[in-house]
Amino acid sequence: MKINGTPYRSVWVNEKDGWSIHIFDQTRLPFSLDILRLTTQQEVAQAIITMQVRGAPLIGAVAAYGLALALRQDAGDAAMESNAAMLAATRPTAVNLHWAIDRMLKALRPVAPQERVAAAYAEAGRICDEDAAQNEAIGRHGLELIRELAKNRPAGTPVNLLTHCNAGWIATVDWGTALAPIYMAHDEGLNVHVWVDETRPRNQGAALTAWELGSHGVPHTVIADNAGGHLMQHGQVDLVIVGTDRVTRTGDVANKIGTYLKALAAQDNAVPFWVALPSTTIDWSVANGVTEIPIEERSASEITHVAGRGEDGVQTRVQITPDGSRAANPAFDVTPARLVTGLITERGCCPATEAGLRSLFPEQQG
Ligand SMILES: CSC[C@@H](O)[C@@H](O)C(=O)COP(=O)(O)O
Repeated sequence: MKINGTPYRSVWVNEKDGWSIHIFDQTRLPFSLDILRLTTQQEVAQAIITMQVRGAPLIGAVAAYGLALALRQDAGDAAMESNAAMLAATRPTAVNLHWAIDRMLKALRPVAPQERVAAAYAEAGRICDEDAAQNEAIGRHGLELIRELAKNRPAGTPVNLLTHCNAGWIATVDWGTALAPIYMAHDEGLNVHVWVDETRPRNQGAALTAWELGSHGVPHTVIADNAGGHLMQHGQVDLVIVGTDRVTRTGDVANKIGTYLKALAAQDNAVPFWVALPSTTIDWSVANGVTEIPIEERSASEITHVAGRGEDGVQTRVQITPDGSRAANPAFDVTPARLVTGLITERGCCPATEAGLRSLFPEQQG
């Protein structure tokens, strides 16, 4: 994606700067576009834990580079395995992280230690290229859905889309998942407007999705998380489209907390609810998302405090709850497949069912 006309990916390597890894510090957006230089696997792990880098596909790609950085220190078998385990443990819900680390280990175990660093950078680079290509393909398939809706809109009225959290290019290596079709629709001149859930507690929608859409010129309106049901009741949402952190082989969808409530409201109002994902987000080993997907419990301080920019222009955090009130912070929920209209993958769209997914990915045995 372009920032002020310059194309960027969300992660890149600087060979001339010690093969360091570069990302945008997402905790500084939308107020400041800061590039973060990562030189060790500990720095990568810390960036993932603090959500300076976030979004299921991007976490996987950056963790892959984290393993490459670890191998620069020690390319032996024992160190490789323990650093891989350390990186895989940084966040529990998004399956792309585990997928990427597994893929790296499968590629690197047969390689002699002295050749592992080069092999690791090459494999991580392939993971990035594939993620960008998959998301672009998701964009093309999802675009068809928006084109269909646009055909039936009265002239001059936009197709109204609603999204939750941030599943744009900054959450992936490029393009995004849920936002890729929206970018393509806008780019080909379709009249689209996006309702952006603010996405408490971390406000990925208000901070990141709104920033992405605004930078790309896509008309959008930020709403409180609780507004979506009301808008659907009043015919102001034509399509809900979200990303996901893990999809079971049966089509259950883990995504940012609050997604399930949007799906319930969509069902009640006959609004189509679509989920966009690269195949790296499918967990073929899991059948029941509600009981089997681990849900990350994050710090209570993300609930008791909100981050923002003060009137003095300085980024700050303010407390919004009384001293002593307890807070709980489950970061994801699971939307059962029965509430999902369909899945948009790099190989096309399918129903959120095991048969649907297997029809697109017949090579999967799990
Ligand atoms: C494209 S990832 C799926 C998103 O909708 C969302 O759940 C996400 O970005 C992950 O959450 P985060 O906790 O911000 O890393």
